[in-house]
Amino acid sequence: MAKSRFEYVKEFERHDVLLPQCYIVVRIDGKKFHEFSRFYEFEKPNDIRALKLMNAVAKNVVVHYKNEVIVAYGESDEYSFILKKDTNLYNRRRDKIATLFVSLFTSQYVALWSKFFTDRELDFKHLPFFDSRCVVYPNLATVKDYLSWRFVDTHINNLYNTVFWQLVLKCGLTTQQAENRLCGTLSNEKQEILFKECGINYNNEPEMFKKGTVVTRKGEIVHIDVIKEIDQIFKGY
Ligand SMILES: Nc1nc2c(ncn2[C@@H]2O[C@H](COP(=O)(O)OP(=O)(O)OP(=O)(O)O)[C@@H](O)[C@H]2O)c(=O)[nH]1
Ligand SMILES: [Mg+2]
Repeated sequence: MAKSRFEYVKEFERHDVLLPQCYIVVRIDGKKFHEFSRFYEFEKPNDIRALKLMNAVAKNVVVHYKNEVIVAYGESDEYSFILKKDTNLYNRRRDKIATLFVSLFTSQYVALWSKFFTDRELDFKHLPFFDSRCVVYPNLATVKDYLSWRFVDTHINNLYNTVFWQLVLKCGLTTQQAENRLCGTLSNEKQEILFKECGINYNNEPEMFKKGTVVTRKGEIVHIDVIKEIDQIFKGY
């Protein structure tokens, strides 16, 4: 095909290629899910339908990229997909990887919505959308620490949110009072408040809430202690 005189503008395009031989993490995160969850009246602090929807979507993404993905991990409105260090997916182009993962995730989220939210249709003025980034990690130790970081974050957030919302919804505290009550408390103190003041043993909370969700490269959805299993998760990589 003949080139037009405008063709030169293509020279302005730049393609960031992710470093070779590094693990690639694609992390997607729901945009303004604070508002989104309020609009669709998600249960606080954990909505099982919303979490299961995220997991089903992530599973489909993992299955689609099964030759590239080692494992995926998710909590709340985010999911991380960890890719093999020697993947040549889209010639390791950052923009291709980040945008294709997030657009597949978003379209799956919309497509599967009605399976999980059976009595609430998506409103076209309140559609879900996600951001996405690629981060490269130079060795296995760092990528294991990445996954451990997200796991610990799940625990910290979930413990706080569980006690906070129990104090508000069950004990009748205002959100400000609950915030003050928890200010400066350590993890075991929060568990004690939850037990003594709300009658709830944190250990009995659902595993999905406490541990987040791992999607294996075979597409299995499990809720495991990521820190204990970290070597097993990356065995062979
Ligand atoms: N009630 C409820 N809210 C949830 C649930 N999962 C996620 N959320 C909401 O989603 C938010 C996710 O946190 P962020 O990603 O930091 O907040 P965000 O509003 O999405 O902000 P940006 O990501 O910066 O756009 C939480 O703070 C909650 O408000 C859920 O299961 N139940
Ligand atoms: Mg978000």
